[in-house]
Amino acid sequence: MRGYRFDFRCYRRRFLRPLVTNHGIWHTREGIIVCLGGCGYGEIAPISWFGSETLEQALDFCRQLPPEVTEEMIFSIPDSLPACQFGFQSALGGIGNGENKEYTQFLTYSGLLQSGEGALSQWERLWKQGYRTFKWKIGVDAISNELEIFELLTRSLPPAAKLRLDANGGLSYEEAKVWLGICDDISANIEFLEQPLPVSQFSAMLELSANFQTAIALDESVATLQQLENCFQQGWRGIFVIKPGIAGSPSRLRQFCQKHQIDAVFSSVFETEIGRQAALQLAAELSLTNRAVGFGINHFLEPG
Ligand SMILES: O=C(O)CCC(=O)C1=CC=C[C@@H](O)[C@@H]1C(=O)O
Ligand SMILES: [Mg+2]
Repeated sequence: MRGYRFDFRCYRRRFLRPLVTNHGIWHTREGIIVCLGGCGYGEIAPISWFGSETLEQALDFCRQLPPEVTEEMIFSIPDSLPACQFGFQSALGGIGNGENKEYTQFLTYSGLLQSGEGALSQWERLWKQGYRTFKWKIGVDAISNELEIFELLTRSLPPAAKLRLDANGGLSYEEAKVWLGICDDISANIEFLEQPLPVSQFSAMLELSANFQTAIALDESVATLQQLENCFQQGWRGIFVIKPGIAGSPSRLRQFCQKHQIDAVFSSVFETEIGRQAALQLAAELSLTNRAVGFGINHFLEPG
């Protein structure tokens, strides 16, 4: 079995503006760049609060590897290390496939708006840059405040704009019904409400998806391949947000998406260009709809 010389290095990139979500405030993105055979690059960018391994666990895994790794070792990385599975398989895929698949030209991108009222002054700059889909974080402030801002935002967005709401599991069942009811009633194009409830409330989200017009997208609930398969088996046929960087093995992700023809929205883990290219390649290959991918150029991260 052929072995590849293996090197790795850590990186840290500060968010220009800390990312505020229901999970908390995220100041710095840390990750690992792996290199195989001196030419195949991949990225390990965990999000442990989404269910992937921690950065420390990924580093421990890298440190215990020998100087040469084989394909057999890469394809036997355990499911408890999904970001490592993605990083090493991407690096393997990067060896020898010199062709730069022209795939991203067919993708459209969603621009991430900061939570709170900052979104009101931010969306127009992104619109001028060509974004037509925007994602706004909710479940951060009191619902009354966020509904007020939502009213102003949906009245100022052009009719051609699509708006996604992402609660990161931060709403109560009652609040989720309020948001979905308002989204159903307004004329603005609300593409979906992402992860309204915590991962533990799958049945309630399944019920909400049957009772409202506005689509619901699962994100944290389907963060890893195991969770993705589990929610599909339990009957989810709504939208699946897929973060390739933490989902796990790209080859198994490809098999799942091709087998089940799911409605997928591909999303960033705020990775560097190395992880981004590998993730966008999967997005272009596996997207069945023309939903914008959540890989808008990061206004959050220092150039990396
Ligand atoms: O999906 C997007 O539009 C951009 C990426 C994004 O929103 C996220 C990336 C990583 C962690 C989360 O804070 C957040 C999300 O919940 O989707
Ligand atoms: Mg999300």
